[in-house]
Amino acid sequence: MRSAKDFFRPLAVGAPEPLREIPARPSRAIHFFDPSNEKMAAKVPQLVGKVDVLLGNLEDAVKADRKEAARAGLVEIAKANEFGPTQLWTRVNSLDSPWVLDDLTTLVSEIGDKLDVIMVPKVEGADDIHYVDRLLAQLEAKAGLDRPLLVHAILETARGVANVEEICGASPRMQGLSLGPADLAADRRMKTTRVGGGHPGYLVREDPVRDSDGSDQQRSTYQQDLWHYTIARMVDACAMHGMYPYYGPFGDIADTLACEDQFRNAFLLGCVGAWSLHPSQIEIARKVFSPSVEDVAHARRVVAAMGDGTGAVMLDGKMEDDASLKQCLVMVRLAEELAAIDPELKAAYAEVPDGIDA
Ligand SMILES: CC(=O)SCCNC(=O)CCNC(=O)[C@H](O)C(C)(C)COP(=O)(O)OP(=O)(O)OC[C@H]1O[C@@H](n2cnc3c(N)ncnc32)[C@H](O)[C@@H]1OP(=O)(O)O
Ligand SMILES: O=CC(=O)O
Ligand SMILES: [Mg+2]
Repeated sequence: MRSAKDFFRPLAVGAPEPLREIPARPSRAIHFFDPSNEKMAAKVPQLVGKVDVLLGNLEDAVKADRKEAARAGLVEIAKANEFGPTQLWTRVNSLDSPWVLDDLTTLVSEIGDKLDVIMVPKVEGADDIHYVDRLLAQLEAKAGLDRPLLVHAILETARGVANVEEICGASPRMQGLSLGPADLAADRRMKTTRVGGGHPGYLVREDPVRDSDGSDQQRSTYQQDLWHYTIARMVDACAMHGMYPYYGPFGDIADTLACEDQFRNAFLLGCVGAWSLHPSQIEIARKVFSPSVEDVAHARRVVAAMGDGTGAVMLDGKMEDDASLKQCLVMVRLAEELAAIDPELKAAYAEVPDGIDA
C-alpha cells in the first residue's frame, strides 16, 4: 500500500507531477467518432468549438481489422487540428485486448500533448487503474510531457460497480466515470438488449381500484429507470473523490425524446454530461446539461437573499437556508463555467441578475 504522502509523487522519474484537483471543464457531450471512418473523421474539424469533448474511439464499434487504422487516424487528426476550447479524449481498447499496449504507447508518445483524458473501458478494480497509472507515468516521462494525462473509467461490469469507490480512489489521475449500460447489462445478465434507456417491462403498477359495480378499473403503470441504482452509486463515488460522473451511450438514435429524458435524469442526479454517438445527440446533451436560465435566475436570487450565507429567509413562500444556498451555488458555478466557453449561454445567463455580488 502506498503512503498518503507518496500519492502525489510522480510514478516515474521525469513524469509530470499529479494534479491535486481535477479541473472542472465543461463536458456536456463526449462525442464519439471512429477515426478510421473517413466520413466521421472529415466531420471532426467542423465539430471543434461546437462540442465540449471529441473522443477518438478505438474500442467497441471499431472493427477488429480497423483497430490499427483507427489508432493511426486519431494520431493524424490530433496532429492536423487545433482544438481550442474543445477537449480531445480517446477510448483505448480494454486492458486484456491485444491492442491496448500499442494504443497507449503510440498515443502518449505521438499526441500526448494534445490529449486531455484517456477513457479506459471495462475497469474492474483499483489494480487496473494502478497498471495504467504507472504505464502512463513512464510514457509521459519518455515523451517529455509537462502535464499528466487524466484517466476516465467506464463502469460496465458487475465487479467494476462493486469496486467503484476503490476505482475512484486509485490514482490522482482519476477524472471521471461513465456508465456503460450495454456491457454492464450483458455482464449482469440483465434481460434487456437495448443500449441504455428504459424498458417497458420494468415498471410498477398502481393498486387495484374497484368501481361501485364491482368491476376493476384500468390500472396505470409507471415505467422505472433501469439505471437509477448504478448512476446513483457512480455519482456518490465521484463526488467523494472530486471526480465527474457521466451517463454513457443512448443507442436509439432516432428516439431523441427518450434520449433527452435519460440524459436529464442523469443531470438531475448529479452527472455532468453524456456520450453522443451521432451528431444529432450533441445538441440534446448541450441543452440538458446546461442549467436553464430560470434555474440560474432563481439560484442567483437565493444567493443574493442569503447575504452572508447563514440563517433562514423566505423567498416566494419557500424557506431558504445555508443548505439550499449550497444547492444554488452548484447551479450558479456551473452556469459560470459554461458561460466561459459558450457565448450563447453567456448571453442568456447575463440577462438574469447576478446575486453573488449583491
Ligand atoms: C456501447 C458502446 O460502446 S457506445 C460507443 C461506441 N459506439 C460508437 O461510437 C458509435 C458511433 N456512431 C456511429 O457509428 C454511427 O453514428 C451510427 C452507426 C450509429 C449511425 O451511422 P450512420 O448510419 O452513418 O448515420 P447517419 O446516416 O444518420 O449519419 C449522417 C452523417 O453523420 C455522420 N456521422 C454519424 N455518426 C457520426 C459521429 N459519431 N461523428 C461524426 N459524424 C458522424 C455520418 O458519417 C454521415 O455523414 P455524411 O452525411 O457525410 O454521409
Ligand atoms: O461502452 C459502453 C457500454 O454501454 O458498454
Ligand atoms: Mg462497453
